[in-house]
Amino acid sequence: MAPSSSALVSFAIPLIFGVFLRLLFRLLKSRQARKPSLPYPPGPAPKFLIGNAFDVPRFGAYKKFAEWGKEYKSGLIHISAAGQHIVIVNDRKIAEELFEKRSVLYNDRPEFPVVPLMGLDYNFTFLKGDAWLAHRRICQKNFNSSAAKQYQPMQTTEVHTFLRGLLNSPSEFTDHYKLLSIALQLSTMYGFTPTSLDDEIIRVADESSALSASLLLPGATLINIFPILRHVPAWVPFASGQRRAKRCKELTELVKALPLNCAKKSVKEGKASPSLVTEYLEQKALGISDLEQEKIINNVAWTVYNGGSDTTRAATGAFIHIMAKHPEIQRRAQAEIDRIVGCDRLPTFADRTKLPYIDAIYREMFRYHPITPMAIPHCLNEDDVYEGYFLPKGAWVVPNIYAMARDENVYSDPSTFHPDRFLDANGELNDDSRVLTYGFGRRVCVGKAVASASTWLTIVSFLACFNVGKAKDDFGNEIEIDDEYEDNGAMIQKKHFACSITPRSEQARSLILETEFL
Ligand code: HEM
Repeated sequence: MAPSSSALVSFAIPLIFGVFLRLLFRLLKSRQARKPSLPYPPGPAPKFLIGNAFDVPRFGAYKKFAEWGKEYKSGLIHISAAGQHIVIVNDRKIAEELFEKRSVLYNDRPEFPVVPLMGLDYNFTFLKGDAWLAHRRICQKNFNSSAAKQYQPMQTTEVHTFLRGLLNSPSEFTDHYKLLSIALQLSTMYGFTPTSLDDEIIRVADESSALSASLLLPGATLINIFPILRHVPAWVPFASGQRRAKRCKELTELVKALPLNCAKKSVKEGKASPSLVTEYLEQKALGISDLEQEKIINNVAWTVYNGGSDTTRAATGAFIHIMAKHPEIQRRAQAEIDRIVGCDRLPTFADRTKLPYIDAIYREMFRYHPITPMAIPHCLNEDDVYEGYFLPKGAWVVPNIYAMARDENVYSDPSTFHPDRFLDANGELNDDSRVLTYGFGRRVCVGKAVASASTWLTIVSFLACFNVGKAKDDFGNEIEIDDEYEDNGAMIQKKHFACSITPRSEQARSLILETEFL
């Protein structure tokens, strides 16, 4: 039954009044309840009631934050939005001091009131306290640098499938690397390998993650600013956030069940490939399990699928784009691979330590193009003071990785792609091994060893087998390579672009084809 208009009016008036009161309350609370004797870090002056909400661009905010860093000559910037304090860290040393040396204060996450409505409570990126710790422990056990080696056979298989895809239909390279990034997570977490992007799991997950991104962007829904709005039912005409959240919840539940059911079926039939979930299910069949652990394993597996696939996809897209624009760097990398690996086999993980230039490309790629330019915001759980500036409890603290990676005091000529900056005078890797784009402190990417291995293998295998460069139009003219990236507020993805991907040699072609029978 459709709600009547008088019912809507009687519902809307108290609601608007409630929102107004809440805004006023937050403002008064932030102004009066805490009158710090020390100043906040510098930043643009906040406007009455709304603060700096309209000073921050919806996309590319990290560039604006870096500009403010220069304008106010400070590694720390303070802004506010409707009473919410936000501290931006533009400087790597300050980030290491706050997120790492004072990690106990900085390991929380901000609360997004829309998250439970979206059914994303399972995503442990948003968890806090003991629940977060329990999930993080399972991850550390399974994804630390030595445990990450267990995934190498699956990573090798998926990267080889990617090479074959490129060989068969190089112009569809964006689809191939999307499938690679999803297959890497599904195979390592569930022992399940999708063979095409039409797979139901991928279709549902795509719809669900597009909806999630649209609800989690700053300013995307008022529910995040005024939690009282979460009580508004989805049928209210202006409650589009509630409707999107409800749809997201339905999709989330479906998409969580799909790969889990595949894993259960494969275990039951005795055909399971090793993975986090199938190994757990096998233990469960032997009676070695408990319900709490089962819940955590399922949450971790799905969080990894969500978090790991988009990031891996963004990394591969950025790599192909950067290589297409730097043929001289490709040639030098290929010379290193030919010298160390030779031309009669494909590279393996065992070659990594002997190929410093490839690792320099890996490090420089994430410096030049940090795909998660602001990581995920942390939240301060106690008042703190840094060099005379007051940082209030509850503030969102955002590491601006882009600003750190482009800091000319640390990296000379930072807007040039220059892998040599990570090599010493002997051509060996220097000690600047920190990949900033994995974030900081106790919330640092817990899958970074797994991500590093799959990204490295993708880079080295691609360079061993293919050249990438400008494509030609129908008249034989070269098409310029565009620099258009899509920014969803949390991550930057390369948009599809025209380029030519060709096998380096007949031998490379044969090596790729042989992988089907390995
Ligand atoms: C190139 C690929 C990847 C990048 C750039 C990346 C980056 C990040 C970043 C920036 C964070 C937040 C760090 C912070 O809050 O300071 C994060 C968190 C996380 N990452 Fe990754 N990630 C990648 C791949 C992966 C993979 C493959 C996995 C799993 C195997 C994974 C699992 C996670 C999890 C579970 C968290 C949440 C940690 C927590 O909140 O405690 N990531 N990642």
